[in-house]
Amino acid sequence: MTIELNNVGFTIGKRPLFEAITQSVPDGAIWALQGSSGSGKTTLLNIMGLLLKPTEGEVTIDGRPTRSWNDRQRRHFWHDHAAFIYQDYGIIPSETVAYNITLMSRFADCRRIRPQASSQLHHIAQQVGLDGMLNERAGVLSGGEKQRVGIARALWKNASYIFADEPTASLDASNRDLVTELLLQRAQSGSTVIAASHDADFIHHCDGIIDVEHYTADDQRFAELRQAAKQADDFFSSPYHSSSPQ
Ligand SMILES: Nc1ncnc2c1ncn2[C@@H]1O[C@H](COP(=O)(O)OP(=O)(O)OP(=O)(O)O)[C@@H](O)[C@H]1O
Repeated sequence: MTIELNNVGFTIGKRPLFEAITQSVPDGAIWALQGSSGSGKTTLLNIMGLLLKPTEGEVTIDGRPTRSWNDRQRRHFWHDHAAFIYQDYGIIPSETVAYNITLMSRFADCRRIRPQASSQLHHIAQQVGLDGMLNERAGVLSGGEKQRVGIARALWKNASYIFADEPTASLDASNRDLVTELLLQRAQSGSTVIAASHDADFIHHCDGIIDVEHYTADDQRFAELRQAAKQADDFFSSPYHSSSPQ
């Protein structure tokens, strides 16, 4: 399933955040939304996941324009086709890890999971290194463990689209590699993965990038970014930096 952005822009009050983004993310691809903090990655991710309507332009899902979709159509998309990985993990602290992982599933009662689903749950928990923690209360986990609960929940759902906000942000190097690999595998098996990220290693593995700063609509912001880029250039071309160590 392809997701397309046609001239998408977003304005907050009178402040344009970004404008005129036209991109197509093909089936089974993994794409990164990159840009500095505050550039609009999460906003664009939410627009692509139909959680937020763009103020300009159109998001097309599998050839179908979504601007005029009603709540029922959007709910159908979220329920049947999408999984979300949230920057703040989106867990219920008072519930177990198992409950949190299976929360968004089709099972009406997540506390009584069918046997085949139970083995799938153990498999996914094992993949993210949480197998021994399924009965722990999610609220007591570390930040990185909570993040892996969020990843496991998205994997459990087996969705056509995975929308991930900074999926590797709270992880150490080995877990970053693990989560990157799991998301790559999901893309290889046909899911379209879109992730807002600052993680250069993760971005390096992606099939495509939308650099949100490239579409920033604010002149003041352009000036700040140009100034930062010039300072970085000056630093790296300075005689001290380019001279060999004595
Ligand atoms: N509903 C809103 N009302 C007002 N301002 C908003 C709203 N949503 C986003 N913003 C502002 O838009 C800007 C972009 O926010 P966003 O969270 O998309 O950035 P980001 O690139 O994901 O940042 P980070 O990397 O720090 O998570 C921020 O300045 C934020 O305060």
